[in-house]
Amino acid sequence: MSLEIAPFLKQAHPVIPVLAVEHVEDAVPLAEALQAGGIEVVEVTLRTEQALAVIKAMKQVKGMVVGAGTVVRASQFRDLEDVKADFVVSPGATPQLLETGRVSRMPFLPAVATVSEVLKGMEVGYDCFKFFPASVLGGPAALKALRGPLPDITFCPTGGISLANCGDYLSLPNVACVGGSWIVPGDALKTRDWSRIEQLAREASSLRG
Ligand SMILES: O=C[C@H](O)COP(=O)(O)O
Ligand SMILES: CC(=O)C(=O)O
Repeated sequence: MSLEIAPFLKQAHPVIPVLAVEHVEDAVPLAEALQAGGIEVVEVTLRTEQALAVIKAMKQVKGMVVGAGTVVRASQFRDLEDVKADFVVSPGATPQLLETGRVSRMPFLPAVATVSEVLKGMEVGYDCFKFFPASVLGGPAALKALRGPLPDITFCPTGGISLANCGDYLSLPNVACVGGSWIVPGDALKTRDWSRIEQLAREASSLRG
């Protein structure tokens, strides 16, 4: 159960906004703007003080699937269970995170940057990984190369992805979804420009394959 991440990530749209939300009062209008633009899965990074409260608030918006990102310690899983996060994402994969994710009720997406890291995750039972930071690691060409030795593994590339290059990733058979911050730019969130965020979400939605 805890390893079945792909159905959650694909539930509404293969483009997942990666969010850093400072103010809990922005959670609901932000989720509603994304939903109006056609996106119903988000990754709320634990990079802000309010992140847990933001997850809890966004989960009140009917239809939203709300995951947590930037999970770097196994102990953070407990807080995420309390706020009923729908899934958990890490920018890396330590043995402790892999094991905690394996037994958690929340689907877990660990991140890899090398073949050896994929193999270590496979040993624990994982077959879906974040590929981070994707553009620095070689982008779509690197993912194409990984498919040779690892044909049954799927990836969620994140890092350096934009509307312009998103399609290059999503067209690959071993890419389940992509993550990115471009859909919710920091300045749009700061000025509460919900219509711009809705428009950016709509553009990303149009990429549905
Ligand atoms: O740490 C970065 C996030 O994972 C998203 O990356 P991005 O800002 O390049 O889209
Ligand atoms: C890199 C990323 O998406 C994370 O911080 O979880």
